[in-house]
Amino acid sequence: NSAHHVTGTGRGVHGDTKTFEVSSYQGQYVLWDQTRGGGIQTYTANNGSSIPGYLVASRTTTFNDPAAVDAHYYAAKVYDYYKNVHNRNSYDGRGTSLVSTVHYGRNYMNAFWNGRQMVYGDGGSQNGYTPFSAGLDVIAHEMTHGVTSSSDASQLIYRNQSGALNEAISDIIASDVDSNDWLMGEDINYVIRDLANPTRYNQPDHMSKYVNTTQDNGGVHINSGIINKAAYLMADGGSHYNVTVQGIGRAKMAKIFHKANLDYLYSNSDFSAARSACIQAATALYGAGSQEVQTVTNAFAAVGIH
Ligand SMILES: Cc1cc(C(=O)NCC(F)(F)F)no1
Ligand SMILES: [Zn+2]
Repeated sequence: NSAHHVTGTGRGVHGDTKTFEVSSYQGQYVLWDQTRGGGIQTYTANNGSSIPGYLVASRTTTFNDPAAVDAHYYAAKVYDYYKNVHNRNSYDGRGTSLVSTVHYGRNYMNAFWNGRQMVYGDGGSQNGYTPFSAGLDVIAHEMTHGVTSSSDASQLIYRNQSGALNEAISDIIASDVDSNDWLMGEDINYVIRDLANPTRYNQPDHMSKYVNTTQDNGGVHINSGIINKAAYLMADGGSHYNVTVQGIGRAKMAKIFHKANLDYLYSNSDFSAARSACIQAATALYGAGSQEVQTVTNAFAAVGIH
């Protein structure tokens, strides 16, 4: 009812004024958007580590916590992306409420999906103390972990090749949501990956450079570069290791990866299974023998996956 559709406002981390949906609650206003699915709720951990923490509240409809403003605003944007582009209601497709917690820990230089919700640190000296919720690509990356983990088709065990695939899918969908570059982290002063040029941030861009390591769950944030490069080539095209790919655009590339994630990948899928899944998804979406199927095949070949 009308008491629920209250418009809140506040400045984000970069000083930009944003408006978003809030609710009146116990004589205050809270960051609870009741207009999207089962709701979007934004909490603060007050720099502790217990989550979700406290629902962010204000005595007026103006909110003075920039990290919370961005987390709440970008969660709505990513909700709308999944609903409008992929016809998916929240991360699980069943409208389960989207929960975020900001100000997690002290000088915490990361963000994560804990299996139920998104969590953001405030950043640290390496990124000018920029809270991680200031990046649309970060929110999209984390929510997509929720999509992957809730998909009965994939889950994608978080280690080795299935884990790198899990990571790549989060970066790939994030690049479609935050679609004016191929970088991860540019809005939090902390560019950590480049899907167009993975080697710029010490990631491999071909199977011949796959990194076998025990670090980072078998290099899930390292070897994701190989799949990220394939996705970039599918979208924008190009020649890579003497293989030429005809681009089909970012939107179609994202449709293929999302459908592969939901319908054709399984918990222990490796990179070769990702190639098959994307070919099957492209075939279902665009037809056998389509340019899209050819592009998918060539993009994986270009990064050494056959
Ligand atoms: C190394 C390493 C990279 C990440 C990472 O990707 N975090 C998610 C992001 F959205 F903040 F980027 N975590 O550890
Ligand atoms: Zn991740």
